[in-house]
Amino acid sequence: MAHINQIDPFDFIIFGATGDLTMRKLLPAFLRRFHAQDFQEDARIICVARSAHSPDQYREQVRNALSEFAPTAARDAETLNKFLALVQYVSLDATKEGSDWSGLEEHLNDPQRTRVFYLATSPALYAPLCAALADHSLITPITRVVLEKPIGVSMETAAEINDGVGRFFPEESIYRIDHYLGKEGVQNILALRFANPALEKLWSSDAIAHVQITAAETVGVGKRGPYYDESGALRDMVQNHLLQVLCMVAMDAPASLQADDLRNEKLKVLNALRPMTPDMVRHNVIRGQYTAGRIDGQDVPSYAEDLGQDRASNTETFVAIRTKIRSARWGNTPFYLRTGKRLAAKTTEIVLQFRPQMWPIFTNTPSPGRLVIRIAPDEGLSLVLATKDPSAGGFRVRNGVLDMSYENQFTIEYHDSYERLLLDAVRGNPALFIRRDEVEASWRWIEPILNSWRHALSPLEPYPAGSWGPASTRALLARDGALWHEDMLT
Ligand SMILES: NC(=O)C1=CN([C@@H]2O[C@H](COP(=O)(O)OP(=O)(O)OC[C@H]3O[C@@H](n4cnc5c(N)ncnc54)[C@H](OP(=O)(O)O)[C@@H]3O)[C@@H](O)[C@H]2O)C=CC1
Ligand SMILES: O=C1O[C@H](COP(=O)(O)O)[C@@H](O)[C@H](O)[C@H]1O
Repeated sequence: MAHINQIDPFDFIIFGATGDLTMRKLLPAFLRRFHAQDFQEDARIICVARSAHSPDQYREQVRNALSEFAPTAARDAETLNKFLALVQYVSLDATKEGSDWSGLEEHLNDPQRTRVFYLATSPALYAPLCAALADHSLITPITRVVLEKPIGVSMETAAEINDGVGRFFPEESIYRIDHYLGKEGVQNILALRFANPALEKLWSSDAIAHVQITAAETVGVGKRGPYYDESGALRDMVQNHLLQVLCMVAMDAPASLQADDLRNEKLKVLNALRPMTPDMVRHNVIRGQYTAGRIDGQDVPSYAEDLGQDRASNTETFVAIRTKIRSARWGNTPFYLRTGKRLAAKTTEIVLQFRPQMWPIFTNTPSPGRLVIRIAPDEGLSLVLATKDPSAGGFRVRNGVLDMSYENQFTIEYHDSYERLLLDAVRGNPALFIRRDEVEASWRWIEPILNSWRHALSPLEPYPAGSWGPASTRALLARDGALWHEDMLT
């Protein structure tokens, strides 16, 4: 019997095949989807990097990575072996003049098949790589290219990359990935808002006092220190993931779920973000860096120690931002964004804090209710509402929680957002990928913050690993009379 989600035969070519992303995310995601029978043995995954490996040596590395990062699917030996048979390896320096491309050309011998190039290399290579693909006549009219983040480190470099890739691919064939858009909980924001008209009626400054968007991690920089130290939390997480989540929360209803209808609405939000002046950066943006501390009962080193260097680094591992959206819907609601490494908990969530009652009639009033959208680790929704305290004596009101976890409600099939996004790229559905103007609008908003920091207008504040960031982070909300979620009483 045909599987409902199955897709046509395809050639998927990964540049950066020996890298962290390919081993930890891309190939495990493909194995899980193969295990779920979303595609067949006629697919080919052609992996390219400079390192000299035979295809069999490479497959052994992949086998080990899959056992670690997709253990359940990898335990099915028959499926694992069939999957590994789809994986080819080509050793090629794709940006060096005179490299021998014949190995890759031999694999790509059918221009009628769906062809997707996935660039999991340094972004500096994206444009030269696309030029090399064109030189070797490997771009067919139905070829797509997937670009990993970050697209540039500034507005200027983003435009350079977009121009460079755009010389060889039309915009509709360029898929800029943001794995947060592949998260179930992020996509559910669309359903929550636009399939629940009653809820959408509350979705504005009239009822919402503030919105918090948090992406907190307990991990440090791990092996990605050299990249991260150049990037920092603002470029690594805010410019892309957090702003995309903010767009999903704040946008107006798109005309349809078609890619450009969604992207047009997201773009309007990005363009409506209140531009940051240096003075506003000073008062509305906190930057921090972790010192040694304890997480889950374990001592963990400082950022400098994680980097393995003696000298101090000026890179932020934490950012918190207070901003506003210049629109009739949201003008009176602050949005707080925060992200950081080595924080107290791994959690990605959105909190919409309701406004208090205008005229309280109860002698005790609990804190105003809120809606919490949990994106990770356990996806779900919580609605905190005031209820009558049923215990005897007087009429008291206290908060109760309506809780819906996806795990109890549904059979979750997608374990990682890359599973969905890789297959969307193969199917040719760009709705969850970022358009050029969105990337550039995000950079336009981020750049004044970076410029301010460059002129040392904001201090880099230390925070102990295992905390919720620098102490001043609380004050950012306190001035609006607000609390971060972890500080709220039920
Ligand atoms: N790792 C992660 O969790 C995430 C990564 N990303 C992005 O994904 C991309 C890849 O990241 P990551 O895997 O961590 O990086 P790595 O440094 O681990 O891997 C880079 C890969 O590129 C290959 N490579 C470098 N130069 C060439 C070349 N000239 N021709 C062919 N292959 C080449 C390297 O292999 P070799 O040396 O053998 O050539 C290696 O396989 C980056 O843009 C990163 O920002 C985005 C989100 C998360
Ligand atoms: O893109 C990135 O995201 C991860 C966090 O992703 P999540 O899905 O675990 O929330 C982050 O660790 C990494 O630094 C960043 O590049």
